This record gives sequence, structure tokens and C-alpha cells, in this order.
Amino acid sequence: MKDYHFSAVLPQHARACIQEILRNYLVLKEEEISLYDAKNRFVAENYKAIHTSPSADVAAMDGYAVMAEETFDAYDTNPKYIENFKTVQTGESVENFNTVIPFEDVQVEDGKIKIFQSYYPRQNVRSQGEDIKEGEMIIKKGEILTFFDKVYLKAGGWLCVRVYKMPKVAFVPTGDELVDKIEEVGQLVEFNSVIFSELLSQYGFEITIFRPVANNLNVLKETLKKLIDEFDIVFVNAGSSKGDKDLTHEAIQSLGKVTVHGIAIKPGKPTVIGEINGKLVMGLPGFPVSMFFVLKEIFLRAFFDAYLLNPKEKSYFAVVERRIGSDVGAEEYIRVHVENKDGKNHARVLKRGASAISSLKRADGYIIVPVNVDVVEEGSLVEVKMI
Ligand SMILES: Nc1nc2c(c(=O)[nH]1)N[C@H]1C(S)=C(S)[C@@H](COP(=O)(O)OP(=O)(O)OC[C@H]3O[C@@H](n4cnc5c(N)ncnc54)[C@H](O)[C@@H]3O)O[C@H]1N2
Ligand code: MOO
Repeated sequence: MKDYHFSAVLPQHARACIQEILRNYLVLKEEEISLYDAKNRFVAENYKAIHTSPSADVAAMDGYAVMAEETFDAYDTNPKYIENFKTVQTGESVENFNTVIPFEDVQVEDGKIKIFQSYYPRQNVRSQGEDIKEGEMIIKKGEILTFFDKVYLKAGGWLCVRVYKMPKVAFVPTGDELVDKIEEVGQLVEFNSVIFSELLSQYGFEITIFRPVANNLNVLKETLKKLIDEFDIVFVNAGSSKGDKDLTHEAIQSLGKVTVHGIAIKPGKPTVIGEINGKLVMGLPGFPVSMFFVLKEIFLRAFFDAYLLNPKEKSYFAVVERRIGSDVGAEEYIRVHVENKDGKNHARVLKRGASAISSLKRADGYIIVPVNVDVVEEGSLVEVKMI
């Protein structure tokens, strides 16, 4: 008789299993690419600024570079003529002067400039190294390149950057009911591939999405056998729990080894972690919200830790609007809408069902309720991880 019983390991154990499999075969390669192509990539080296910016004290306005001290006794009823000056454009070195008077503030008479006020030293001057100093750390090995990291790298003298080549991953949806467009009652649109692709492309994974595979053990096994040679990691979606048509566990077990079936998380419990020919194969739950959290909180966290990568994820703090109950025995991921009222962030819990993507669409983020916590009291301050 089929075993319908479901056990579950702690999330940290599941992550450790993923890391152990990965460490045995997957070394991240590196490549050097143009900064302009380095979208969502992790750098493979420390980067320090090669030059200082600005490289000298420069004018912040078009005008006349002068010594501020020569202007101190000038005011509107006591204008003063200055002979010692240099005409400068914005960004040009002020050389031996320390202040810039904008063109529009002076009158030029007989090769001298007539000024009507005093100026303080360094007025309208950008100091050497004000933005970037030679040798300053711009980005550390393992960090993801953000928008302004790249601007900073270019300003600091780098045109190309060494980044990690992320693994080639395959996404295989399973289920007879899945189609791209509904033509018959009972069919469902396959959209989990969009979640997979959007999420993993944020971190530069090389993603291939396959057409849905039928609920047939032999077909699934043949598919996995083929893909495991070509890809670094294979993800099978749906069929990961213990229904009669849930074949992921059996397919992986018969071709390799299953190390985890069931993780103490909610949603996302029916997850399979295994290996075929030494490579990681994961069975992700079919419900979209469950799949999202398994990828984000189990797979990606394990992956980033294994390769010392820092995705620079953002979170903020909010006050819980109403008491939240949670199951003891499962780490729970609760979607929240966050609103700022009277200068304070308030988190309101959204629908908790794992089948409805509307809760993810409306969510600003989610909070993590640890395995051993059953209540988060109203008014508690919680960390909201951004989606
Ligand atoms: N007897 C039990 N039944 C279920 C359990 C359990 O513990 N015992 N767990 C429930 C939980 S929790 C989840 S989560 C789901 C996930 O299980 P499966 O991975 O086996 O997923 P399926 O049943 O095959 O599919 C669930 C649902 O998701 C739809 N789906 C699947 N793939 C896609 C896709 N690519 N795009 C869009 N939607 C997809 C599928 O049509 C189903 O409606 O199991 C519970 N059952
Ligand atoms: O794991 Mo299921 O994902 O609880 O809905």
C-alpha cells in the first residue's frame, strides 16, 4: 500500500542537505564581462577604486576661480576689483585658487572682475576625492551588483567586472491539467514557471523552462535522465506531496536518492530534495505561493550561504495590526500589506492560503514566524522582508 504519511525536517536541516549536495559537485565558474551587461550578477572579486573622483579640486560652477581671502572686504555698497583670477568651466581644476565666483555675479571691466560680495573658501568648489578615493572599497567579493554599485565602479575606474557564472537550471512543470490557454473545463494555466523565472533571474541564474510533463512515472524519469546531464540543477514542479499522482519522490528515488521529503514550513511542506548522478534535483510544491517560499527561503538561502553570496535583500520594520496565530512545528511565511500611518509602518496580514497568487500580488512583503512560536501579539514590532 502507498505510504501517505508525511514527516518533515526543520528548514535549517533542509538547507544543510541542499548545501551538502551542491558542495560535492558545483563550483561556480567566473567570467569577465562589461559593466553594462552585468545585470543581477554577483562579483567574484573585491573591487577598490583605481582613481580618485574628482581627481583635483574642481569648479562646481562656470565662473572665475579666485582666492576667497581677496574677496572678504567686498559688499554691495563697496564693490571690489580682482585682478588675480582664472576663468573656469564646471568640472575644471581650480589649480591654485580656492573659490569660484559664478559668471553672473560679476561685471568684467578692463580685464578685471568687479565683485559685490565676499566669498568663503571652497565656495562652489568640489574637493579632490569628495566622491571616491583611490583604494576605497567599492564592492566586496560575493555581493550582488546594484544600480549604483555599477555607477560607482565605472567612476572608480572599472569598465569590466569579474562575476560568477550562475548555474544552468531547468524548470519542469508536471500535471495533465496544465496548459498555456484554457480550452476545456478542468484545465489550469501553467504560470508557476513565471514565478520561477522572475525570481531566479533576479540573481542571474541561467534558466530554461520546459513544457509541462504528463503525470506518468516513465515519462518523468526519462525527462529527468536527459536533463540531469545538461543542467546543473533540475527543479520538478508539482507532484511533490503524497497523492496517488504525485510522482516526483518516486522518480528521483528510482534514479538516485531522496534526502528530504517534507520540510517544517508553511506553506511549502511537500518539498523533495534529492540527487541524481550527484546533482541536486528538487521537487517543488505545485501551489504557487508554496513554490515561491520554498525557492526563496529554502533553496536560495541555502545557495547564497553555500557560495558566500550576498543578495543585499531589503527589509523594514512594522507593527503588527492584529494578533497572528501560527502553527507550532512549522516556520510560517505570512504575507503582509504595509501601510504608513502616523509615521509608523503597520503590517496587515493578507490571505494565507497557498493556492492564491493574489496574496503575493498584493503583498509588500512577508514576516517569518519561527517554528516554535504560536502567537505574534498585536502591536509587536516585526521584520518585513520585501518581496
Ligand atoms: N494528502 C495530502 N494532500 C496534500 C498535502 C498533504 O500533505 N497531504 N499537501 C497539500 C499542500 S500543503 C500542497 S502545497 C499541495 C502541493 O502538492 P503537490 O506538489 O503534489 O502539487 P499538486 O497537487 O500536483 O498541485 C497543486 C496545485 O497546484 C497547481 N499547479 C501545479 N503546477 C502548476 C503550475 N506549473 N502552474 C500553475 N499551477 C500549478 C495544480 O494544478 C494544483 O491545483 O498539495 C496539497 N495536498
Ligand atoms: O505546503 Mo502547502 O504549501 O502548506 O500549502
